[in-house]
Amino acid sequence: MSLSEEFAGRVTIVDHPMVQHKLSILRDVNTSSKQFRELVRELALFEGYEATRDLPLEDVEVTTPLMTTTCKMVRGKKLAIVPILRAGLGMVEGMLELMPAAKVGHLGMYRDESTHEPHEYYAKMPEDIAARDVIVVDPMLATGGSATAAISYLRACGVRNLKLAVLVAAPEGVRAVLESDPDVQVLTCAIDEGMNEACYIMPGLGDAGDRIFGTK
Ligand SMILES: O=P(O)(O)OC[C@H]1O[C@H](OP(=O)(O)OP(=O)(O)O)[C@H](O)[C@@H]1O
Ligand SMILES: O=c1cc[nH]c(=O)[nH]1
Ligand SMILES: [Mg+2]
Repeated sequence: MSLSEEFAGRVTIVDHPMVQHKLSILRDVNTSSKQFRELVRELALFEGYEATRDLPLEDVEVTTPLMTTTCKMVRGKKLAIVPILRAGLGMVEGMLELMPAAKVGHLGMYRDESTHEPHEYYAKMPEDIAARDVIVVDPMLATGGSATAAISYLRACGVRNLKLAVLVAAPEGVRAVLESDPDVQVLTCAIDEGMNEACYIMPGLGDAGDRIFGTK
């Protein structure tokens, strides 16, 4: 049984042909930091489109040049984007293009190189985070340690409606996140084969933070 079937309704694979095309360029070791950043921004926009598919609509009266009619508009939902630093920062701009009124909370976390455990080093949320629907963004979901810690942090802040949007996931990470929280939904462009001994996603795309910021 696939993860999507096992956790029915809680895993979305965003596999539009344009997404698959862009993801393949993103994976390529020869893709420059500049192009990598552009692709992460574009893929975040596509994922934001899917993540907001269930936003409630309301009827509004609109006068066209010909007549007045009833149309639909998004009902003032309060949203927040929460990137897991550093790599998650690369997805913020694309999400904000789609949701310009969303607020942004920052959660700083790095994975210890030997234990692979996440360490939190920064947190700054909008004051009204508990009243917002939150989309946590991070390009990579490997062991799931960082995302699970981010989700627990946001639950402790009182957040109810929570989604996690990643670009590439290991099956182990998807399972860890979904088992750690009964309600969170996960969106990913791909679920890869697994992880290597250093807990890097295989085939993956390498270290997303280093590729976005050119630090290696
Ligand atoms: O699922 P996990 O096993 O926790 O791994 C995924 C995490 O690792 C990466 O961050 P990293 O620690 O490299 O920090 P960075 O963004 O500063 O590069 C990635 O951006 C995720 O946050
Ligand atoms: O493959 C991986 C795993 C964790 N973090 C990354 O940036 N890439
Ligand atoms: Mg990194």
